[in-house]
Amino acid sequence: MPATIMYGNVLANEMRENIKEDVNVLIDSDIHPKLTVLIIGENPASKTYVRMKQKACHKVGIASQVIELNENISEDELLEQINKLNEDNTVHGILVQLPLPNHINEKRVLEYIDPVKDVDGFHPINIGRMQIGHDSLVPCTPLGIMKLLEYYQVDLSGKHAVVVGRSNIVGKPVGQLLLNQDATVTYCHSKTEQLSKITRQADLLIVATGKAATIKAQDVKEGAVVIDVGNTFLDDGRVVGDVDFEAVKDKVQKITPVPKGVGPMTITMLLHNTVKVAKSFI
Ligand SMILES: Nc1nc(=O)c2c([nH]1)NC[C@@H]1CN(c3ccc(C(=O)N[C@@H](CCC(=O)O)C(=O)O)cc3)C=[N+]21
Repeated sequence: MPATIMYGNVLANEMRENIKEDVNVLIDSDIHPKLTVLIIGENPASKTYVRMKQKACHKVGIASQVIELNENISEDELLEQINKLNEDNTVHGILVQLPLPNHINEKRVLEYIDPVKDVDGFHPINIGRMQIGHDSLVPCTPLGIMKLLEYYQVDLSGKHAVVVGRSNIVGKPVGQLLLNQDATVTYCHSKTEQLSKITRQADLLIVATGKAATIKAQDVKEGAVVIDVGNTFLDDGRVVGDVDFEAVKDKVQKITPVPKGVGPMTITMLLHNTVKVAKSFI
């Protein structure tokens, strides 16, 4: 049986239709959902992602504002910008595009965003709520992965999910969400010994290392489900994931492609979170 390719853009388009309807209902009650993105410096990948977010907002009728700040902005000036947005009742979602320049303390910035408007779900309050299974704003990539797994009817209960990568924005929270759905979760990372031995035990393998070709055919179990979170831009303009897709796809049951896999779901969950905040303003 050839593998099912889990196209994120298919589900993303479907969900964006529903989000659009929700936006229209909000607009009828005089609430126009608005996302403000702060981008600091000149990282080309960041600029591409922010443009994609803006376009996605526009398509569903969410107002989007991008504030471009100079690379050399001080941390205090950035916090002052965030403070203004925290207090602005017309702004529902605040997103500070990562990575930040080295002189800025990322933890301090992320904790400064009002947790109610934290559409990235990176504030410790939201992370804590998610961990104990309370309603919260959930980080977009992990939430998008969970929606994809549900849509493609991947069983989680009692299954061995192996997460490769332990970032605060993907690896850690996705493992937490999988645990909340009764998966047995193993975290692997750059210091893990005998990585392949562990990944080969995975019923569900989530790869979020940011390194192309981390996972090859010999690293996966026959019939596994593989989610590739990678998004590396190559010099020739192509985007590739962390998994050697061509080799792995012949061995697995289901796999996400890159592009058109997890990426479009991430952006859709950003729209979803922005609307969720706007609804709470009613
Ligand atoms: N505060 C913050 N929140 C983020 O959510 C955030 C961030 N910072 N910094 C960077 C990462 C990366 N990220 C992606 C979003 C969409 C695609 C995506 O849609 N990619 C396309 C391919 C790229 C293309 O078509 O150019 C795809 O997979 O089909 C990828 C990566 C969000 N991030």
